[in-house]
Amino acid sequence: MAQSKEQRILNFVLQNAVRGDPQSVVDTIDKYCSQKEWAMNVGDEKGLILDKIVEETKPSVLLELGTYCGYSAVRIARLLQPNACLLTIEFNPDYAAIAKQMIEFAGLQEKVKILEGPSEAIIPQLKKKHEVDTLDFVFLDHWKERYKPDTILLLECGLLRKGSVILADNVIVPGAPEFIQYIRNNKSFECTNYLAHVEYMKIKDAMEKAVFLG
Ligand SMILES: O=C(NC/C=C/[C@H]1O[C@@H](n2cnc3c(NCCO)ncnc32)[C@H](O)[C@@H]1O)c1cc(-c2ccc(F)cc2)cc(O)c1O
Ligand SMILES: [Mg+2]
Repeated sequence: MAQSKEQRILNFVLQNAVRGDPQSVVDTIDKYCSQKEWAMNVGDEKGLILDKIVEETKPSVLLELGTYCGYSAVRIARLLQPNACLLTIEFNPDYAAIAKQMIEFAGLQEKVKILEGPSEAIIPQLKKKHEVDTLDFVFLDHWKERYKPDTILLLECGLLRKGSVILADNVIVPGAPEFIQYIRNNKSFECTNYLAHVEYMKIKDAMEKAVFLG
């Protein structure tokens, strides 16, 4: 059976990165995807914005929607305190399997838990089944038309508290217009836009940070 692009990215990491070194995993994926095959990782430029916001938030309980190959899960988890935990939801089993290997190779399996399934089914289970109280940080990077409904679902499930940070990728390309319209007109959120470019490209993109005011 022909290999998938995602399998090729994982193999390149297994053969070229340093086991247990998350930075080398991040750098190796960026090298492969900028030189050989483009892939929808948040990438190095937007990744630095993600790093800065994670570091200033100092989160203990984090949620990511859209694991894909695990690039941003490794990128985020490499910055977390010892007892912090990133839950990342992915509904494509092939991608989840690749991300699991990527995260284990980086040595971050103690800090990252991949939850396999659709976000709309898993989010309502986070409190009871996954012992979450509230989320300190949420990274949105799955289907762009799901950003708004899943944010509303997080609110409905009581998963946000005063100061919870939501960071959304791709609010220019591919774009998430319904989410942007909703979040910027909702007085319970304080929004900030971070201009950048689509990963590994010269096309303009941006990330949006929304802090829940309670
Ligand atoms: O489309 C983009 N991302 C989508 C990510 C999807 C991942 O998330 C998973 N996923 C989706 N919905 C759900 C779900 N729940 C919702 C459905 O039930 N629950 C769980 N997992 C879900 C998928 O299985 C994938 O693993 C993108 C495009 C460009 C781009 C830029 C320029 C171009 F020219 C082309 C493309 C750049 C980017 O940074 C991008 O993130
Ligand atoms: Mg993205």
